[in-house]
Amino acid sequence: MSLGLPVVLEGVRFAYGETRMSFDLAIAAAEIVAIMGPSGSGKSTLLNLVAGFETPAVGRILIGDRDVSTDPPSQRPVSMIFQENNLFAHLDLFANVALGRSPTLRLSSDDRSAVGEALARVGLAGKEARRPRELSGGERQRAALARALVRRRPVLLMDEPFASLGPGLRADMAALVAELHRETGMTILVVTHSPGDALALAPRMVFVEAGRIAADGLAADLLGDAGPETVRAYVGERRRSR
Ligand SMILES: Nc1ncnc2c1ncn2[C@@H]1O[C@H](COP(=O)(O)OP(=O)(O)OP(=O)(O)O)[C@@H](O)[C@H]1O
Repeated sequence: MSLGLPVVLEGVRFAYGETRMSFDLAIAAAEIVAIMGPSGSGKSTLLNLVAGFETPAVGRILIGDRDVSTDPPSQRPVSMIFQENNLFAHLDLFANVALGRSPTLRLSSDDRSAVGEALARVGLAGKEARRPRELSGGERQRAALARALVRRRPVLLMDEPFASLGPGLRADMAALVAELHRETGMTILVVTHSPGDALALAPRMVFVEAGRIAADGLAADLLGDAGPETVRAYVGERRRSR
């Protein structure tokens, strides 16, 4: 099954005041790409432009063959998962996932079975009645994944989805995302600060620096000893700061 659509940023320019960004990027249908780069370099802005939370001043964003540059987020074929706060505190797990299916929670029996299947797929069967506060951080991120699965949108954007998890859980989540990618064929962009996550998730890595794409290639190459100086400096800095 291949759900994914290509994502293209063509001559996109965007600024927050004096902070200028400029992105040219082509991602193939059903590709998974890790996005890395220093804090404040523009990684979240890149995802927000694709999701429609920000609009380019210049340039175009295409998803499939459609120019979505000025479409509101709800009209784009995209789901987004954030570092945290993906769930509504007052709703139980089942309802939180079901929102991906129906914003009014009027659910058909097909909707209910899709929610049940997605919960089982991410390892949360049996926890349907729990509120988010009764789930662990890793379980909450699995719930956010389940909601993205039932939405069946062709493009999944993940903004540091593992950042609040410990090392064991991060590895489990990265493996789950890689498996779901293989199963669904969604096009997935994942922002991460961890070279380990990037290598586990995606053959391809895009390195964002000072509002532009400074390197784009195989994660193993870019993160290796012969990788670009800018990536090596960033990875070295991260190691020293921990
Ligand atoms: N809503 C905003 N208003 C003004 N400036 C912003 C806004 N959001 C981000 N910025 C600025 O734009 C730049 C890029 O921010 P962005 O959040 O995209 O970086 P990032 O690479 O995702 O950083 P981090 O790794 O710290 O999350 C930064 O200089 C940031 O201060």
